[in-house]
Amino acid sequence: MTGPAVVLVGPPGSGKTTVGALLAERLGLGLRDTDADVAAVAGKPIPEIFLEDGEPHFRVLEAEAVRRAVAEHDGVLALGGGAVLTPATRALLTGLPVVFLDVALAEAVRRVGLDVPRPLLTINPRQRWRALMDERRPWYTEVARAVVQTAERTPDEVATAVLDALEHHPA
Ligand SMILES: Nc1ncnc2c1ncn2[C@@H]1O[C@H](COP(=O)(O)OP(=O)(O)O)[C@@H](O)[C@H]1O
Ligand SMILES: O=C(O)C1=C[C@@H](OP(=O)(O)O)[C@@H](O)[C@H](O)C1
Ligand SMILES: [Mg+2]
Repeated sequence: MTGPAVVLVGPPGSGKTTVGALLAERLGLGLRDTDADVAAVAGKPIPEIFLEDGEPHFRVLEAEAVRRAVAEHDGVLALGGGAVLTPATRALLTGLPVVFLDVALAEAVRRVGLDVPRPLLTINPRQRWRALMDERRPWYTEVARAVVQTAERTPDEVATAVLDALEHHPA
């Protein structure tokens, strides 16, 4: 058990899930996405978890999904955008090949709309987006070994940049 080959963090719309799938294909490894794991454990989609059980419950399930994935998965790991809010998760990521996929607010909104992560953004979505990005940026930066800009890059180009970044920032 060597741990994940790549861990992707970053805001919603940065392309973690999309680029994670491309990286997994290129590397011939499996993809694990903690959002999918949480939905499977809860037996319902993420927006329903937020609405019926609340965000704190979602974060508990998410932290457990990250813990299991880091312990079990040797492939590519895409985290949910808010996973870095949990201190135990940040501690777990220490020393792992974590890459922060960066995206500007306007571009994230273009990609995913104003309503994502849907359960978190209901009132004044633009302001919520800004607050969410500002609050999390220090955590993304802290846990990451490298930062990759995703602006004006296709997901395939981002995947190449992730591999280049890890080559230049070995453990
Ligand atoms: N580099 C990119 N350029 C343009 N669109 C992108 C890029 N990366 C992802 N997308 C699109 O943005 C949306 C969100 O991507 P996703 O991989 O789900 O992001 P995340 O998992 O970080 O929230 C999808 O519609 C995806 O096709
Ligand atoms: O940023 C967040 O708090 C969230 C991001 C989502 O994942 P993506 O970043 O993959 O969209 C998902 O975990 C949930 O809706 C909450
Ligand atoms: Mg995702």
